Amino acid sequence: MRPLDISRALTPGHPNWPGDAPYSVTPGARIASGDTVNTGVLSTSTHTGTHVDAPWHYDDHGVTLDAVPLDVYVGECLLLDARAHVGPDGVTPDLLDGLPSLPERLLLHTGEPERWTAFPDTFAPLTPALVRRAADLGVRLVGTDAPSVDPLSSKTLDAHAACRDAGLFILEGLNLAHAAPGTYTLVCLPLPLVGTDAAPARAVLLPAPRGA
Ligand SMILES: N[C@@H](CC(=O)c1ccccc1NC=O)C(=O)O
Ligand SMILES: [Zn+2]
Ligand SMILES: [Zn+2]
Repeated sequence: MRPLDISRALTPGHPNWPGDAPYSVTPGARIASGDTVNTGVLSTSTHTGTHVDAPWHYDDHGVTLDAVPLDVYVGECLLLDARAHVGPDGVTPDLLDGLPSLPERLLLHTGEPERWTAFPDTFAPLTPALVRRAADLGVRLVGTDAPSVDPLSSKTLDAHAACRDAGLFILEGLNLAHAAPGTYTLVCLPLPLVGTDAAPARAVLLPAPRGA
């Protein structure tokens, strides 16, 4: 079965966190200019589009991306539609009512569109209570289609801190517009950037193995 791409396509001018470094690929070599090959020169914030946060992004004592094991990002996951569980402070823990346990990876569809024409400053963040409930049920990675697990205006980053305290890793900026709720195998591979706070990632969903 064809993998379902749940990454955001990156094009010049991709909307980034306000004030953050823009994404661009400028021409390097060009065959048309007499070079042997075409190449590009990439420049971007580490938080562009679909990306993972390493703990060091929100905690000076946290590990950088190279120290996060890849198995965090690859394996069984549950995708839930959270749109009916968004309160004034974000996705609320009642989303998980009646679920006795969860796989290690939980993806939340909050309703962001497939493409952002401007940075979505009114996205649905996650409440710290939801983060704690997910961790209690066995989750190690929480993913969202919103650009951050905390509100744009937050200075205290309470949901990031709740993830740190509960040992949860973070995947942000997914494209879940075409993904149906259910159980899948997540394959999410961040760029292998050493010593960084975050990295863009390609994320796909595969059918869950039979019997899962
Ligand atoms: N927490 C957000 C990013 C974030 O907060 C941010 C990203 C780039 C530049 C500034 C940021 N926050 C400033 O308060 C995230 O993890 O994507
Ligand atoms: Zn981020
Ligand atoms: Zn974040």
